[in-house]
Amino acid sequence: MASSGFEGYEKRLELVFSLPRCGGARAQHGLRLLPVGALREALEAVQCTVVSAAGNAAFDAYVLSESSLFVYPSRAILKTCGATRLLRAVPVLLRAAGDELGLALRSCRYSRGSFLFPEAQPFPHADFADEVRYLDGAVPSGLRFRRSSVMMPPDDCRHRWHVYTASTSDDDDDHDFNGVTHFTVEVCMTELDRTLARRFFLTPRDALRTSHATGDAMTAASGLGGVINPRSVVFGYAFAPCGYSMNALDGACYATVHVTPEDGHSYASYERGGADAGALASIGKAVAVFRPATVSVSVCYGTKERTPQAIDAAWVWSAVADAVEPLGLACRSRAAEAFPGAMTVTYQTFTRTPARLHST
Ligand SMILES: C[S@+](CC[C@H](N)C(=O)[O-])C[C@H]1O[C@@H](n2cnc3c(N)ncnc32)[C@H](O)[C@@H]1O
Repeated sequence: MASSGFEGYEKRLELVFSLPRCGGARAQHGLRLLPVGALREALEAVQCTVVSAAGNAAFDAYVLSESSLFVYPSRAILKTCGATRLLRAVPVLLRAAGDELGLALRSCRYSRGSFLFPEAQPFPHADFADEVRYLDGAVPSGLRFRRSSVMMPPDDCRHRWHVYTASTSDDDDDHDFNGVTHFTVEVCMTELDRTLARRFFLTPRDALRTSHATGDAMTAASGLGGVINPRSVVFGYAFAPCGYSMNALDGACYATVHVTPEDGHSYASYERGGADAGALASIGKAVAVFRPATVSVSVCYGTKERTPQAIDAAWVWSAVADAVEPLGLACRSRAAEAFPGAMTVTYQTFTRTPARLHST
């Protein structure tokens, strides 16, 4: 942990592999057949550990000591916070997927916000240019469609969104979500309401419960249970003396929430993946749980549909603003960019409006 405080802002990596077309177990289960030892080796390189594991018919979900890992047949999503070395997992996972399963990488996406404590980040994470160089060297040369970008609000260097993508093609070819347009929503919140953040500290009576039971109690008491789809299966975990992580599984969709409640560097994140456009409305419910002073929202979606009804960035911006602004937050900036793999990334920042500032 940094002497200055815990870095809540996560680094997020998504690797997508081509599945064999010939059928069989490898085509059906793909990365889910990776030996436990291979995942352990990848997490050791990152410097985090598994604290709980679950799975359903579509994917496996792990709560980590620093955030979460999701493994679909063709897709691995690894999200880690603190001073973890996330990108060190890339060569380990590529080697294991190739050697153990014969799977080749089809696309890579890396994203993160601006760290609260950049000086505490290990190489290559202290500098986005180093991260891009590291990724360029780690992904196979066949991923020749590459792009990196820092999406930045004007006059605000604290809330930048860093995105790197590399892909074998410019098309979106999706196995895990049946080719349907799906959204990945990432919400980063800072300066949480102090009273609400206190719900994520252990109390004396938690000494009698497991970290999982306390995590589940925090899910219920905080209102987070109402943010996710009620049919989801939810796994909460409470850290000592404070901190919370949760994964929720709902068919092929996941939701994940992580909370760093310490005053002075409080942070919470809400992410929903594999979801339809309805996921955008849930952003407001997540923000209401924490009442943060600043919120940034990134939405990544495929642009496969070329119909007149196809989703465009203006529609996403508006849906996100409709979810967040009624909570007393005003949109300060917005951006959208297209990336290889036929996806669009939108990014918006919001800050608490002065009226709200005085009322809390
Ligand atoms: C892992 S959790 C969630 C991190 C997440 N990225 C977030 O949104 O804040 C981090 C919180 O748990 C606390 N914590 C306590 N023990 C920890 C441990 N062994 N590893 C990581 N975090 C721990 C940290 O101080 C922090 O409040």
